[in-house]
Order: sequence, then structure tokens, then C-alpha cells
Amino acid sequence: MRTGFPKAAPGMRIGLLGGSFDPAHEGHAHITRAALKGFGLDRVWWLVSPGNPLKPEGPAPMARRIAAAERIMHDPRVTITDIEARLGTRYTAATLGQLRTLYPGVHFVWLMGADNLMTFHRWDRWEWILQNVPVGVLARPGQGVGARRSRAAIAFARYRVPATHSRALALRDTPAWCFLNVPLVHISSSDIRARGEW
Ligand SMILES: Nc1ncnc2c1ncn2[C@@H]1O[C@H](COP(=O)(O)OP(=O)(O)OP(=O)(O)O)[C@@H](O)[C@H]1O
Ligand SMILES: O=C(O)c1ccc[n+]([C@@H]2O[C@H](COP(=O)([O-])O)[C@@H](O)[C@H]2O)c1
Repeated sequence: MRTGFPKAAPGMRIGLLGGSFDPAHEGHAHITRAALKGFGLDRVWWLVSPGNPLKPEGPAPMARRIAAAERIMHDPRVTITDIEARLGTRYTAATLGQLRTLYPGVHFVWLMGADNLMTFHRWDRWEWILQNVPVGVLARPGQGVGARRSRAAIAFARYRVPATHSRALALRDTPAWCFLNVPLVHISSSDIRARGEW
């Protein structure tokens, strides 16, 4: 699935799921399927991060994380890529800026679990992200209320797209973000690591 810089035609709607994927698990696969359907996406790219700038410890080697992700996610609409390492970016705003230049006419949507909405205001240029790229948030166990009350959710409350209009999120003028209430999957990479299964 990993093919250097993934191909994309103008007009495509592509969801970007950034993550450490240390390791990838069924929760990632589940929200990816939900996002494809719920946000009306043609593709999802898993951006396997060189390292979350807010996490003090680096993840497992990229090749190992990519191989594990490929074992979990088998869908021709999903591409697993180390594009951030290739671009030399690790901040999401920088990645999105470069992707918009590299793929003119592609409608990107930034995807994330609700836990990341809670801490989103600590991300580099987080307001720029919301002002320039539609954001799709997927429910995550234990994060629903907190995410809706988060600083980013409150600051951009009037740009929230109702779930009834989620399927056109990629085509909306920005700012636009949408919270999708998907069935909850109780799994995390930290749990897998804590059990010594990675
Ligand atoms: N079970 C899940 N339900 C909803 N979203 C999830 C789930 N697992 C991961 N995500 C989302 O997928 C993206 C990538 O997650 P990540 O690779 O950090 O996995 P993680 O399980 O959250 O890892 P860790 O436990 O190490 O923090 C994030 O936006 C995260 O919110
Ligand atoms: O850009 C930032 O400041 C920033 C801060 C924290 C996390 N991120 C991104 O959020 C995504 C999820 O990170 P993680 O480690 O929770 O899987 C991943 O793509 C990170 O690069 C980005």
C-alpha cells in the first residue's frame, strides 16, 4: 500500500488520519470505515507520524509501524503512508500546507478521534488548521462531553456542521468541523503496549 507520494486526482475527497499508529489497531480501522461513509470520502490516507510533537518518547521505527498497519487495514480506499517523513514535517499545519500545494484541487479533511479535539488548542497553528481545512472528529470512549467542551470546540462552535450534513464536509467552506457519533471501540495503542503485545 505504501507508494511514496500517493496518487490523487483533483476533485477527490480525501480524509487524512494522522497518528503514531504505535501500533495500529481495530479502533483506527473502525473510525476509518466510519469516516469514509459518514464524511462521504473517496479515500483515507493514514499518515504514520515520524513522531507526535507533544509526546516526549519517540514511537517504534517507521517500517515496523507501517508493516503492522498494513496487517490491520485492508481496504483499497485506504493508503498507509510515511509522507510526513518524506516531506520533513511533523506538525500537522505544516503537513497540510504542503499537501494543499502538492495536490491542487483535492478536498482534504483532517480526521481525528475526540481525544485529540480536547488537546487541539495546544497544536501548532491550530486555528489556521480549522480556518483552512475541514475537520472531522470521531467519537472515542470517554471523550464525548470533554471534547464538545474543549477550547477548540467552543472557539469554533458556530462553524460546527450538524451530523445530518456530514457527508458533504469535504466540500464546505472553511472553517467547518463535524462531530460524528460512531459506535465506540474500546481500544488504544497504549493498552496494547501496556499488555506487552507490541
Ligand atoms: N478507539 C478509537 N476510537 C476513536 N478514535 C481513535 C481510537 N483509537 C485511535 N483513535 C484516533 O486515531 C488517531 C491516531 O491515534 P493513535 O495512533 O495515537 O492511537 P492511540 O490508540 O490514541 O494511541 P495512544 O494510546 O498511544 O495515544 C487519533 O486521532 C486518535 O484519536
Ligand atoms: O501539529 C501539532 O502540533 C500536533 C500535536 C499533536 C499531535 N499532532 C498530530 O496528531 C496526530 C495524532 O497523534 P497521535 O500521536 O495521538 O497519534 C498525528 O498526526 C500527530 O502528528 C500534531
